[in-house]
Amino acid sequence: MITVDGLRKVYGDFVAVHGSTFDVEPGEIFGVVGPNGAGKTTTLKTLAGLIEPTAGTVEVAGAPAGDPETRTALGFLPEESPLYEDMTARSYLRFFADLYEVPRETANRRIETALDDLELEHRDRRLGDVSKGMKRKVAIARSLVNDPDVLIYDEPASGLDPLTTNYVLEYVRALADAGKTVLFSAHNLYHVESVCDRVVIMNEGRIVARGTVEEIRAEHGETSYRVFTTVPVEGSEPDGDRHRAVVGSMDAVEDLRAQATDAGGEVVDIRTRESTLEEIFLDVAGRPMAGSRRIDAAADGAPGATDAADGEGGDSAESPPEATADGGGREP
Ligand SMILES: Nc1ncnc2c1ncn2[C@@H]1O[C@H](COP(=O)(O)OP(=O)(O)OP(=O)(O)O)[C@@H](O)[C@H]1O
Repeated sequence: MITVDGLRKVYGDFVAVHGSTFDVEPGEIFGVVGPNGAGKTTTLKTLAGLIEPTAGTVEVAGAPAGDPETRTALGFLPEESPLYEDMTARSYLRFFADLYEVPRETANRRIETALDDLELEHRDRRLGDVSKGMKRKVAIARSLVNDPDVLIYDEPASGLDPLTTNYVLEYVRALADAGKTVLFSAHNLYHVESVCDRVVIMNEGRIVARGTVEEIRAEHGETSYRVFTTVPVEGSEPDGDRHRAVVGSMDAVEDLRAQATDAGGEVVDIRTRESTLEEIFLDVAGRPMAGSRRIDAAADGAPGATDAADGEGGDSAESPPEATADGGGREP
C-alpha cells in the first residue's frame, strides 16, 4: 500500500533522510520511531506529497506520492494541527468534506460516526475554546472525511495526556481493524509497541532498526540471567543469605551451576531479563552515526535539493486537500 524505495531528502547541504527503503502492507499499522531530527516528519511529508524527494521513489496506494490519484486515498495528520478557531468541530469538518467534494449526506454521516467513535464532546463549541486533546481528535476526524484507505499520522499523540494518548492509539488500532493502512510517527517505542505491526527506528536520517517489535528485540536486545546460588561462584556478590551473579548466556549459567556443585552448593534460582524496548531504542537511536549529515550539495546533484529557505511551504494544517493531493504547495 506504501512503497518507499531509496528515499533521500537533502535540504541545502544537509541530508535529512539518507535513502530509506520500506513497504507498508494493506491494513498494517507501521510505526516510524526516532529522536528529534531523525527524519520522521520529512519521511511522512514526502509520503503525503508535501515534500518532493531529492532521490528515490515513494508510492501510496499504487500512485506516486503527490499524484492527484492519491487525493482520495490519503488522510494526513500533521504534527501541528492548528484549526480554524472560530469554527465548531462540525462546521470545520463539513468545510473539509466540501473541499473533498463529499456529498453532504455522506459527509454528515461520516463526520458524526468519526465524532462518535472519538467520543468527541462539545461538537458545537468554538474550536478556539476546546482542549488540546479535543483539538487533536478533531484533526484526526478531519483526516477521515474523505474516507481514505491510507492514513499518515505525524505524532498523533503529541502533547496529549496518557489517557487521551491511549485512546488515540486504540482508535488507530480500530481504524486498521476496519481495513485502513496506518503509518504513524512517534518519539518512543513505548507508544507504538502495543499497536504497531512493524516499526522502523530512524536515527540521524537513517533507518537503524526494522521489523516487528519481537524481531527488533531479538536483533538488538540483550538477555541476561541473574543466577542465585547457595555458595560463592565466579563474579557473584552476596545477596541476603544467597549469592547472585549476572551472566549473558545459558552456557555461562551452566558454568556457574557446575562451580556451585563443585563447591558443595547449588543454584536455587535463575531470573531472566530481556532489554526493554525503551533500552533498545535508547541504544540504537542514541548512537552517533558514522559520517556527517552535511554534504557538498553540488555533489548531491540537485539544485532542486536546496530549499532550506522555506521549510513550511504547503504543509499548513489549513491547506486545502488539493495541496496534499495534486502537489500544489509542495516543498521543492
Ligand atoms: N525545510 C527544512 N530545511 C532545512 N532543514 C530541515 C527542513 N526540514 C527539516 N529539516 C531538518 O531535517 C532534519 C530532520 O527533520 P524532521 O522534522 O524530519 O525530523 P523528525 O524526526 O520529525 O524530528 P522531530 O521528532 O523533532 O519532529 C532536522 O535536522 C531538521 O532540522
